[in-house]
Amino acid sequence: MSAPQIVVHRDKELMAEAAAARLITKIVDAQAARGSASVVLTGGRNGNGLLAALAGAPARDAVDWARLDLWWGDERFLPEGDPERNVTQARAALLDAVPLDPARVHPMPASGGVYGSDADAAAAAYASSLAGAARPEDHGAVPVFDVLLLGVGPDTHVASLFPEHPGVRETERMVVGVHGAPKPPPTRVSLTLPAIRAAREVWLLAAGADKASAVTIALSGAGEIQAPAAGARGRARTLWLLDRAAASGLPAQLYPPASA
Ligand SMILES: O=C(O)[C@H](O)[C@@H](O)[C@H](O)[C@H](O)COP(=O)(O)O
Repeated sequence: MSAPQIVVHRDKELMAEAAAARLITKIVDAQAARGSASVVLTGGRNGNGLLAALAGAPARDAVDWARLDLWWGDERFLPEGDPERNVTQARAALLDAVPLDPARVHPMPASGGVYGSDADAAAAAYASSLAGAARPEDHGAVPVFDVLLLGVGPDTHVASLFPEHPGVRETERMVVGVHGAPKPPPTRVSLTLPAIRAAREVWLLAAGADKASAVTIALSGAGEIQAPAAGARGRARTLWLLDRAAASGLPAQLYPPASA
């Protein structure tokens, strides 16, 4: 697993713009190298902020949107179309504005659909979708994602893996149902740390002073059960994209000077 790299940006707007530019480049490179790219999206303000910045990026259409596979790291287990669902917010921020191949966009199941109110069944179905998309060269139960995006909660949660909760302790399954989540809504579906760690690159996004302690804890050697963000590592790269406020608790020698 790769040691975390840290990049600090002047503010959250610049962080979103820079992360969007970085993601465009990563997707374009992956498509040039392998003919397609695979990205896992995250919910929350920073995740959606990145998507909105991407929607407005001049280089946006350097991406071949029809050859991009989109998955989700977690989802709020709510009815289809609920404004609180991560996919609903992602569509509004970017997805509805670009010519994706709908067959390559993989939202997590909604409640009230074929799985009713059974988040565990929905999780198992998503795990099957991931397994079905994994190629022999991926050597695992999920495709090797080029970039897996994660927001970071003030309690160091990532996706819907919360400190000391069952989901963060999962070592076998790739996707779990989450019950009693501290962040509403209480019922969710989430990738587990083994699934997250299958990604080539994991990018963690955190902006704002309310994230400073979570960032410091996660980057100071805390265990992944107490600090799930600490366990979010990519096979080739782990990148923390921060603004100055979120980085304010880190020893200055831990990261290069903030970008302009
Ligand atoms: O479903 C969710 O709520 C997100 O996936 C969650 O993991 C989010 O990324 C963090 O809570 C950070 O959210 P903010 O970026 O809004 O602080």
